[in-house]
Amino acid sequence: MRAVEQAAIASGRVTGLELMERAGRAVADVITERRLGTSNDTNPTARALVICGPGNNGGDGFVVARLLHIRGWQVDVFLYGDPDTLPPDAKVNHDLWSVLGPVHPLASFPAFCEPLAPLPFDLLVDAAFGIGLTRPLPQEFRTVFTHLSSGELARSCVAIDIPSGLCADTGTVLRPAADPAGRWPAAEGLACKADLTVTFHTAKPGHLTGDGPRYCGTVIVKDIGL
Ligand SMILES: NC(=O)C1=CN([C@@H]2O[C@H](COP(=O)(O)OP(=O)(O)OC[C@H]3O[C@@H](n4cnc5c(N)ncnc54)[C@H](O)[C@@H]3O)[C@@H](O)[C@H]2O)[C@@H](O)CC1
Ligand SMILES: [K+]
Repeated sequence: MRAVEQAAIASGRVTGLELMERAGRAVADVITERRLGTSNDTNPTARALVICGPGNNGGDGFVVARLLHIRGWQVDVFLYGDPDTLPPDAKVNHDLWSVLGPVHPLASFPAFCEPLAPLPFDLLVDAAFGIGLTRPLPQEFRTVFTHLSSGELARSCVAIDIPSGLCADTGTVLRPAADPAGRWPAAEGLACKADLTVTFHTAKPGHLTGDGPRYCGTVIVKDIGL
């Protein structure tokens, strides 16, 4: 996937930023098409919680946040990592989002959620990690994904590219050294359990094998012109 992306960029046909915009728009379009935010009389404005990671998957998340905001959603964005160390394309989209709303540090998530009623969000957008995940999720994400899997945070969850915590090559959940035998229950939030995964260009092995099907939910492959 990286080789395909790099070749398209190297050919001058497309920039990384354009690919990111297309990826984010593809996710936002699926959310709109499937009406994943049930805004009705009791819930006039659909609410989305976007969790961004330190790489370009996070960059996709900032694009989705901006597009949902423009489409009338109320969007709360959290970031794990320092904005200044985001890759360039992700930083551009971080800055574009920042004109529309705050970027909360992920560490502040528990305090942010404390006073909220149960099920405060229609949708959680998982933009933590994509194909760049190299080790088990840090605790901050496990807190969010444990809340999510207990059904008290959001009506549904869309994962960008691959549910975070899952290895895109093998479909296995990356487990901390403390749990080599994989005894910890899924509810430990070791990976995001999504209802829908929107991936780009082609499905990855991790969507189809191992824990993949259980964590991905419905997998939608979107063309981003690669
Ligand atoms: N031009 C491109 O390369 C495009 C990339 N796209 C998106 O970019 C993603 C790949 O982006 P990246 O290569 O930046 O990878 P990721 O965004 O998956 O994350 C990689 C970053 O997370 C860090 N990291 C990995 N595992 C970690 C862990 N357990 N705890 C803490 N930090 C960890 C890495 O050091 C790296 O900084 C794809 O999945 C896709 O969503 C799309 O926007 C399409 C265009
Ligand atoms: K993800």
